[in-house]
Amino acid sequence: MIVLLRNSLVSRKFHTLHRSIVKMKLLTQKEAIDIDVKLFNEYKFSVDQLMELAGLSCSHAITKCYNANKKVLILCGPGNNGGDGLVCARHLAMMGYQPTIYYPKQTDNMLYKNLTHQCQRINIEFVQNAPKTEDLDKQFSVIVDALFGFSFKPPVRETFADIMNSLVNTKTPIASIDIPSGWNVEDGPENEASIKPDMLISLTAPKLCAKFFKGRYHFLGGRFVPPSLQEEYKLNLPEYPGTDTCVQL
Ligand SMILES: NC(=O)C1=CN([C@@H]2O[C@H](COP(=O)(O)OP(=O)(O)OC[C@H]3O[C@@H](n4cnc5c(N)ncnc54)[C@H](O)[C@@H]3O)[C@@H](O)[C@H]2O)[C@H](O)CC1
Ligand SMILES: [K+]
Repeated sequence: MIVLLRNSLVSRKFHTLHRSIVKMKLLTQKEAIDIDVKLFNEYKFSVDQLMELAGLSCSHAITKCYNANKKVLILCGPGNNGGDGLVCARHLAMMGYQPTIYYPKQTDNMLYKNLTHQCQRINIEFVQNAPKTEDLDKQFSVIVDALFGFSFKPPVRETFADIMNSLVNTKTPIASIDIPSGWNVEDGPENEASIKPDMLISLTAPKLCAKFFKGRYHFLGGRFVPPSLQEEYKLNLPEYPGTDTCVQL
């Protein structure tokens, strides 16, 4: 028993030390896109596979930090970041949370249609209009920001102006998937009217904008980067504990 306790303390100390000495690489937008392309073209992953793992890891990170009132709003954008949001919503529902989805710009792509259908079939509510700041404050305990990821190019287009405005002003904690939406992927917040997420879940590896993140929780998720690719880009990722899909940074 004493040996076990000592081992676990040593291992915890090692993890803390290990995390602090590991200098993780922060990716440029081009590097993030290049790694993504290599995962698909060289390593032959399909987008469905990686999105499922990415979205699952985000749902796990969220459950580690927000477990009181379980009403969660998931904001989904038009690209793969939005797809991660749909996957995350489904897993949160399966884990007993009550997600609501706002997904204003849906595409005809079969992957997204199926992800949307899966959410609808487990009775996740979809709202049609951008919730106002007061709605966000009153109705939800967490907002998952899956609007834009590493392919975002500012400024935000018209379709998303209202929801971005509500997000900037809300007091409800925001958990951003991969990139805080509206931020420049490398230079961070554009100005004072940028969102200030409470949580950031970086996928694959943090991007340069993570330097500007001041919220309480920073996690790494997307435990799918093959060792040779980590080595090629000198990612220096921290160790994921045990079988976890995410690790707190
Ligand atoms: N390798 C990985 O780590 C994986 C990450 N995943 C997630 O995928 C996103 C990147 O996805 P991508 O489709 O390339 O781009 P985005 O979702 O960032 O957005 C593209 C989408 O947004 C539109 N858009 C761009 N700029 C604007 C703007 N200013 N206003 C409005 N709309 C804009 C653009 O037209 C596209 O429609 C990554 O961050 C991860 O979250 C994968 O899920 C798995 C592999
Ligand atoms: K995002």
